[in-house]
Amino acid sequence: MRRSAAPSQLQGNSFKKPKFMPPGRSNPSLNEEITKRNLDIKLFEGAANKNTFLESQNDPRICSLNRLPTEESTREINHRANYSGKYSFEASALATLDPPHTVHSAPKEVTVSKGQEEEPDSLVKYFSVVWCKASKKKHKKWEGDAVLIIKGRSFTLKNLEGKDIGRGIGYKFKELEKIEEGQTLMIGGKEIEVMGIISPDDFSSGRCFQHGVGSPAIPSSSQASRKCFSNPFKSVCKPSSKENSQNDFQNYKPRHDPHTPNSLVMPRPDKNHQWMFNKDCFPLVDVVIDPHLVYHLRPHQKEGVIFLYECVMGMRMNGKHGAILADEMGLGKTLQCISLIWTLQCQGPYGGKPVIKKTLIVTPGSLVNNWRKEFQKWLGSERIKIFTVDQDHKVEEFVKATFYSVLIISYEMLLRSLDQIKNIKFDLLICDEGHRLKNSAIKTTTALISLSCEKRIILTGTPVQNDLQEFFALIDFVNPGILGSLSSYRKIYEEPIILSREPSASEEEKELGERRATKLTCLTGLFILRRTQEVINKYLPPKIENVVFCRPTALQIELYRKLLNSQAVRFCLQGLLENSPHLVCIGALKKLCNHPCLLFNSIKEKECNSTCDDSEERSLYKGLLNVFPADYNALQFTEKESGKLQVLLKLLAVIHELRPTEKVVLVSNYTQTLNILQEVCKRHGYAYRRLDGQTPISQRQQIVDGFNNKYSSDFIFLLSSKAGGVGLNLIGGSHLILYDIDWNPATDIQAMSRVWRDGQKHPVHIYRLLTTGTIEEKIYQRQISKQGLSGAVVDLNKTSEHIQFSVEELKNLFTLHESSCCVTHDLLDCECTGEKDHAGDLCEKVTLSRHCQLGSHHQKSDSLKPLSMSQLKQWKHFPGDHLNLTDPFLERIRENVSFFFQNITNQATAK
Ligand SMILES: Nc1ncnc2c1ncn2[C@@H]1O[C@H](COP(=O)(O)OP(=O)(O)OP(=O)(O)O)[C@@H](O)[C@H]1O
Ligand SMILES: [Mg+2]
Repeated sequence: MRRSAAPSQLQGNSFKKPKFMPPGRSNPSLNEEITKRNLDIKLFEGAANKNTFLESQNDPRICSLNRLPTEESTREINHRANYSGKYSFEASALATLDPPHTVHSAPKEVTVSKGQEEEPDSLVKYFSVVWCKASKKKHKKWEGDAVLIIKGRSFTLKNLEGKDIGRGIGYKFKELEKIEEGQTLMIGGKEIEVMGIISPDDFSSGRCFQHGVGSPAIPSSSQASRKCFSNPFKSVCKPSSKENSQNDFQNYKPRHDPHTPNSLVMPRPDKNHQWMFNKDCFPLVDVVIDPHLVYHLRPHQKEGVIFLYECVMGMRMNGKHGAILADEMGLGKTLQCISLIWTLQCQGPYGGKPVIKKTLIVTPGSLVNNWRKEFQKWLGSERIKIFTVDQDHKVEEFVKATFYSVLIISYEMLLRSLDQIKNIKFDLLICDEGHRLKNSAIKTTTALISLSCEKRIILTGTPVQNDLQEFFALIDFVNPGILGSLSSYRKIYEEPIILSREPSASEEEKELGERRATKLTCLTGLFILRRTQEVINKYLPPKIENVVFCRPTALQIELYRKLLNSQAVRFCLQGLLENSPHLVCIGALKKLCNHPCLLFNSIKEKECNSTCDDSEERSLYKGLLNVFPADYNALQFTEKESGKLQVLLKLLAVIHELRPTEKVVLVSNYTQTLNILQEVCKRHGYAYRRLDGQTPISQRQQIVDGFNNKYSSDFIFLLSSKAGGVGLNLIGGSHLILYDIDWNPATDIQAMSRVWRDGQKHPVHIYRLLTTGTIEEKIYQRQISKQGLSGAVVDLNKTSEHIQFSVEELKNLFTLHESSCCVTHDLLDCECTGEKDHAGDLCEKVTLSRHCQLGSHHQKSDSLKPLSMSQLKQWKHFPGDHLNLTDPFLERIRENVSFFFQNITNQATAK
């Protein structure tokens, strides 16, 4: 918030001095103090150099709660907090130094140097200042806080949003060098008063720009100090007689016994929190998670529940109640939230009073019923009353029947019922798959922002730091204002960080970007939690992943050659890319790889509905029909026409034979391909269920449940990954076949995570089918090469239409490699000849850097991130005709396969 006069004085700026005086006014009687203060500053600088608290405060490596104030400084904080209602972390650190009051001399014009000065350009100093336009008026009105940067003989003035508001060069070095705290001076047409010195560290970390943001709270009390806290304010705030009677300690027992060996007790709020939130002086009561839930919670989930509790209670950052739980897919974010809701709904630290009454859960439509099921799974149907909104159950019902405490609604329905929702007081808001809120301009985000609930949780399985703008939107949603305005965030964090990543960045820019990134991570790290799949690996069965390179059939090869020789492809390669004809060409090649009948259908369709603007497409298909047999009927397609379909059928047959009780999830990105696969199921008598974009939301959970039910006779689950893959649990299946490949690795990863997750009982087999030498291999290579990863890694909405291709890339895409048994292997630079079984060092996998704009050192390894070329090289790999194929499933399909890659996770227990 901007104030008209001396903003820093009012906003808890850590560099402020205690007393404000208007510009130009001096107080000669305090002259002695000037000298004393200067001395003090020197002493303080000396002390800071000697590894004092200040130094550790500024150490970028220390960014955890561990570096929060010591007992002593905590006392200081509490003292301040008692007066101001809030405190600044940095301010408290400096407060102990308590510099004496300042004296202001008349403003002095700093002059521009005329002659050549010989002083070094290395002088760099930073000051916090207030400024106003230069004028002769007696009573000045300061216009704002700013940061003054003196560098050699030049200066820059930046406002607290990081924007330059003044610059000047060629000043007298001696005058700039002398600038010190308390001084008022005229510089570049502005009058400024120097309010404090900013250390280089505070500048480079960006801390000097923060104003009015939440500050980390004091660490929660340890187990050791879990003795009942006798309220220090009891005598100060006298409760009413009614409250007095309530204050009978006997009545304030924890809901569950905190002393049983496996109890999970929430950290107690610190004194500051109590001061803020326990105004009625209730005694402290331990908040204990229901033992029924604790029994099921995995260790990482227990940590997660504590994390969420601390965040929403405002115990991690004063005044901020939001959290982002970004655990990788399948780590049980739902259960962690359910545990939190159930706890807060029944308990609270102050007199045991429940913290929340009503919770709103917003989730993709396909997961509304999954949430209901999870509530039922973990809490039964008696403990908590859940209301799910659908066509037949409207929000009004929830309002009327007061016993419901949780409302689950899809994002789409939320928009439709926003007016009613706004009238309900929700105490906790959970946004599942909340990555969609990364754009603050879209309707869903603005609708959710408009809800007044301050305890907000985003759940997402995808990393949130890949794009700094999206990162801001998510952070600002859960903890509004924590990073300041968007424009200041851009100046202070985004621009320096992005600039530092440019190859042309100077050392100085690199260092600044690095420090700002560290600061940003520290600041936001308090309320973002991400754990990777590894934490539950030990609870999961083995996962056997295979990349299967299927030989194309003669028909496919002939059609492929024709397509590549078409006029449309030639135009693309000449760079004539208007109207994006390359997309049509790519589409045709992909269809052909799935099955020639799909291409046949497209050609026929074009013949029937030809318009004048699709000349490219017609030129692409020219002469193709002649390649098909004269009596070809797409409805009577056979597996003999498609290499992948041959492999698929053999694979289904061998699974059915060797594992009659196990089920298969069969994934494609295309409805037409799913139609073919469905037809195959029918022909072979395989019982199946299907979920794609057309499946009504109300039926989805039923379909999933039916498949997961161990008594169901289903063998196959046909899934359109893009349409409904996100968040689904398909643990009824233990074999997953990716029939085609998407440009975006995230789509495939999403699909694969549906089966290898908590609750899975069988070893999981994953098969990725690719047609050898074709565009499918190229897409795969793009997925695992750097180019494919950049930017698009986690965005399910990104398709080939968003990808720019150079003519060179198109040449590569439009090449058929007929003689190679695996182009991908050829590119790996692998020392094996591809003729023998080659198993690299399987134990030690190379870690791939995630493309996170916050930089590589801020990342933890993500196990569900796309594979890299170098990782693939470590996989076991062998040609289809390899002699010793021990895997019975691969053995059965080898005839149609030119090459395999295989990797086993959790091998110890693999069967
Ligand atoms: N402690 C547990 N014990 C057994 N099963 C669990 C446990 N926690 C979660 N599960 C099960 O694991 C599956 C995955 O959980 P959940 O759907 O919450 O994952 P998620 O983190 O939301 O993943 P996604 O990002 O894919 O949505 C569910 O079937 C859930 O019931
Ligand atoms: Mg989920």
